[in-house]
Amino acid sequence: MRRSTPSLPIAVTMGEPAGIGPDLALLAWENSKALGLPCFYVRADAALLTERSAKLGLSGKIAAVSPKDASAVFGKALPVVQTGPALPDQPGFEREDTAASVIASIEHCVADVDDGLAAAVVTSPINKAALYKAGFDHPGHTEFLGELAKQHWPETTPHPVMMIAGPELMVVPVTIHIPLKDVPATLTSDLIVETALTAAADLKQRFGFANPRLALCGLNPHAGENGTMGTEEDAIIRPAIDRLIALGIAATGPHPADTLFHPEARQTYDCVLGMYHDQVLIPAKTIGFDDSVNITLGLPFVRTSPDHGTAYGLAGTGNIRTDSFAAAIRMAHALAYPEQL
Ligand SMILES: NC(=O)C1=CN([C@@H]2O[C@H](COP(=O)(O)OP(=O)(O)OC[C@H]3O[C@@H](n4cnc5c(N)ncnc54)[C@H](O)[C@@H]3O)[C@@H](O)[C@H]2O)C=CC1
Ligand SMILES: NCC(=O)COP(=O)(O)O
Repeated sequence: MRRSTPSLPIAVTMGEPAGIGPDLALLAWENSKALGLPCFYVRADAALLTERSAKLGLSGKIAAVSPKDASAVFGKALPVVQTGPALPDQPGFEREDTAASVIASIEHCVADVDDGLAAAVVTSPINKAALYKAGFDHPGHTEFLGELAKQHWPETTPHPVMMIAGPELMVVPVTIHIPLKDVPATLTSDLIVETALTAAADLKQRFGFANPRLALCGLNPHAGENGTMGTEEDAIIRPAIDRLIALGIAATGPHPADTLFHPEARQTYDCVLGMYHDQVLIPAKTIGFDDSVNITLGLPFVRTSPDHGTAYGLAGTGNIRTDSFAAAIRMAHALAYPEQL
């Protein structure tokens, strides 16, 4: 008889403590059975979570544990692995002095995966501007996790790529958190090819697409209108697509982005590569804000996150949706344990 090894828990990061991260963890644990969630633990401050739980009127227990004890307590209490000092619970109030704990939580969760204590990392939303002010020199989790991956798995060559995946649409931005004015100078054929190859490889290996169809957006209106509205399509994007096709990738484009997201167009591809953040995150969040998941492709470990941010105004109110966070936890487990599907 084949014995199945018990699953490791999912490590959830603290995220911005004044945002809805604590609420998400508490509410998701409270409803874990209905949401179909596997075991997870949060690396955060247990006292803050206890205070937030009271604000939300929840009666569930919180247990301070080590990662290896999380599975044993998950049925009775939300497992919290104390990370960083005690923090006052001030929902909605941005603070810079919590940045070190926010960063430490991400670092420790990745280390937990490397140490065989956790199956995957789910990140709670961070306030990027607050972390930058405190000296964080990565645009976001995506790039930071790429750096951590190099440290923990030096034999690998991580190329972190952001994908927002929902039931109806999957998108990848080629450039991510940079000012719009810097996009044309940042876009290169090499960057597009590298991003598309990473996306195609993970869509095959992790998501089961035999030969994923990638639709690449143009940068300019009407994909440049034959060079009359911009030249990046002919100079940069089309040569990248030609290289991808020569490598056997089912790549098409450059497509005018404005007509790429209506229902009929969505049947013609598996994933859209956009040239800048909002080009593809606006359609992805408009179509699937509640159930889309942010996944970092190109890493030697699994990382997912909800598709939304800190939602400061809703922290401590209980008036939030946990769908995307729950989907992130379920997807992290499914990607870490594909054989259990
Ligand atoms: N993965 C991450 O760490 C992400 C972090 N952020 C950060 O979040 C901060 C706020 O960014 P915003 O652009 O305002 O985006 P946001 O996603 O926090 O909020 C946008 C709107 O959606 C609502 N909302 C967000 N999550 C919700 C939920 N679970 N249930 C109900 N309503 C929800 C908010 O109340 C707001 O009206 C920024 O500092 C940004 O850097 C933003 C996106 C992802
Ligand atoms: N707009 C998406 C976002 O901000 C998430 O970025 P990351 O922190 O996952 O790199």
